[in-house]
Amino acid sequence: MTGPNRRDLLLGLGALGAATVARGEVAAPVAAPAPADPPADPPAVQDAPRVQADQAARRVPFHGRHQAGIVTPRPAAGIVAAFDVVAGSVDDLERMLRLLTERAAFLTQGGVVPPRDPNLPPADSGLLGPVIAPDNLTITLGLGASFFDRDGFDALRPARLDRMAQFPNDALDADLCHGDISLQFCANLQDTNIHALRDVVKNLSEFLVLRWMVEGTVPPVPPAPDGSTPSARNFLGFRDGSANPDSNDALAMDRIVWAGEGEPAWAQGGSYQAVRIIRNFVERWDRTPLGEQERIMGRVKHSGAPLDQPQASEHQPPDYAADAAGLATPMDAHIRLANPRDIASDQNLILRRPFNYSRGAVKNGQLDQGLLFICYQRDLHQGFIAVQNRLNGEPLEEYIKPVGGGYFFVPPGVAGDENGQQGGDYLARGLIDAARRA
Ligand SMILES: C=CC1=C(C)c2cc3[nH]c(cc4nc(cc5[nH]c(cc1n2)c(C)c5CCC(=O)O)C(CCC(=O)O)=C4C)c(C)c3C=C
Ligand SMILES: [Fe+2]
Repeated sequence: MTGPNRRDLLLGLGALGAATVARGEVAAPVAAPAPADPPADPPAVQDAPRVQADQAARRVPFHGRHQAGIVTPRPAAGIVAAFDVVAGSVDDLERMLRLLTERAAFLTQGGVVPPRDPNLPPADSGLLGPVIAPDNLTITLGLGASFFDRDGFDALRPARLDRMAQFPNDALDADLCHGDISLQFCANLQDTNIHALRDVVKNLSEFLVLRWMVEGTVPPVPPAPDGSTPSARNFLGFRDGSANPDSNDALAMDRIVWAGEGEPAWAQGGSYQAVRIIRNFVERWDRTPLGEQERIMGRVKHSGAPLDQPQASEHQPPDYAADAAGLATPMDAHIRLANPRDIASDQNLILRRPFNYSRGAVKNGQLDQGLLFICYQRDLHQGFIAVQNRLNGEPLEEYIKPVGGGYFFVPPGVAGDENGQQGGDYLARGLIDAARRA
């Protein structure tokens, strides 16, 4: 391991951060700087709100077998943007994917914005200043079913990828659905995501037309007294994530998240992404009695505990065998329908990675808030579609309305290290190579 490179020094990562990245881990924060002397002047209106420097310097490795942004920890802010691709030929698609890889590698790892002739537009929007801090940014590419409608790609379509169809409770807005590609941006700060989105929109304008985008956040929570981190709350006020599979369990992720058998060779190590924009009728929910809310969800609101063990932690699994009549957890409670925890439903596990969204108000004076639901699975039909089919007709539907989203296939990751792509690898290269051979 050589010493920290120029970028690390500029970002304040130093030797500790650089070594952590080299091990392929999420970068540890640099040692906390010595407490600064109190500012000469007290904070004032014109001062920027302070962020912790170590948070901004954290980076998620871009390269690896799988794309980042799926099993890597979920930071506080996310955006899903869907685009239509105007590139036609395989050569154009390759140029697009190479450029996207280059931009994503730079933006997620951070660095100095190159200077430009002032007579030209600047190289960067400038939103983050002259040095781009990684800020835990991940950019995850997904390919929609329509991407494979182009000549030469149909035979290479992921085996379980379909265009999202309407479920009974959906009121899908065509302007918020589908797309040739999806880009999921996740970072500590939403400004980091917006900066990255602006960079992609500008640098790939020759290839991509924005179709829709939704911004979301997750409220950060302090650690529990035992040092564990509780699940974040959604906009219905419940802890969301308690029963998610453990994303640090590589064997579980191989079984639940990563595509393998039955898929074309280029798709091995990828994952299916289901995105749903689900509006919450929060005014109605806030007028619903607490007990009813808890029976609808199947969990204690303040703690997240399962209803059959209300004093337990949110991570305690409910015991449905001991509650076969649904006296503690109603048979139509959200969590019981989503995962009845029997042998069959063990095939339908998914990894959820949602964000809360707030998009102002709608014309009748109600708040436009909800869940930017995102989940990953190795098989779209066994995963999201099977779970959603079980949820159809659930009591929660009185309070929610899915209005958009889409299904995408996330190709495997890009080989390389912090010095760049290995052998010129780029996102979805396996697919492009296969299309040329076909
Ligand atoms: C089709 C998949 C799912 C959709 C769509 C969905 C929407 C949705 N969920 C909540 C709130 C909660 N969901 C919880 C658990 C949970 N939800 C799903 C699936 C979908 N949810 C699953 C598979 C599970 C886990 C069930 C289990 O294994 O026990 C919970 C409980 C806490 C938790 O485990 O996360 C809450 C709360 C909302 C508000 C919503 C749509 C707006
Ligand atoms: Fe749920």
